[in-house]
Amino acid sequence: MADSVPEEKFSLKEVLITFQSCLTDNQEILTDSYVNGWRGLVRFMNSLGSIFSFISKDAVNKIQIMVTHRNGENGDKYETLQSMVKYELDNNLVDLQRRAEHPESGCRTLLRLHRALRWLELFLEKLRTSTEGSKTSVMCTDAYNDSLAQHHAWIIRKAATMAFCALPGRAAFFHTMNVGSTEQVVAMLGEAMPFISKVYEITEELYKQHNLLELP
Ligand SMILES: CCCCCCCC/C=C\CCCCCCCC(=O)N[C@@H](COP(=O)(O)O)[C@H](O)/C=C/CCCCCCCCCCCCC
Repeated sequence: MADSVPEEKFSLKEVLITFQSCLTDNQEILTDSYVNGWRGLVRFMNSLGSIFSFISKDAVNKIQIMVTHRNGENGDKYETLQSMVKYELDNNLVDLQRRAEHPESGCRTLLRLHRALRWLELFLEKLRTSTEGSKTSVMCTDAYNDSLAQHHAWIIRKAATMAFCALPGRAAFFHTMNVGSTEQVVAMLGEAMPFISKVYEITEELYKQHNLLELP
């Protein structure tokens, strides 16, 4: 019998813990780790079905923009989110009033992912504190309405909330996360959440300081 290589199991724990490795000792956020965190989340979302592919495509597109900046000739300026903001602002590489010359700046692209991170934070907290009868679709919709929805056009909101209805129930969702029992999922979420919240808070503060929270 031929030796078979065991297929690597996808674990959401590893993905969520990636956000831990984003933070440097002086509280800067490493772009590569941040982007890798999103890559893993998109992989997880893809496993939930093709109804999420329009969301996945947008996320992949934004991840790719960040990777292109990082791999470009000024890639070192994109090592952390802080150095990226400084570099792009110092060199007038950000469209501040309307999308014009720099429609794919790192700053505006990151802002979209940053807003989505708030959705993730709210959704994970709802999952963590949920009970057996809680519906993932309701938790996801509530988290969306309290975060990303206010930045989306009506048609996107409609499509997103319709897609959320296709989410598996709580038990099946926890199973897909591949973390273990419900207790282990809850413990893992409790462990990962502070890092996600920290990354969100630091980015929010960075954007607030530079008046970048409404970039077109
Ligand atoms: C333990 C649970 C883990 C949950 C894991 C969830 C995995 C989620 C993975 C990825 C989330 C997708 C992030 C989407 C980024 C959206 C960025 C955005 O706002 N883009 C809009 C604006 O962009 P510009 O036009 O200004 O360039 C764009 O219009 C959006 C288009 C697509 C629709 C976005 C809907 C976002 C819903 C986010 C919830 C995902 C739900 C996944 C279900 C688990």
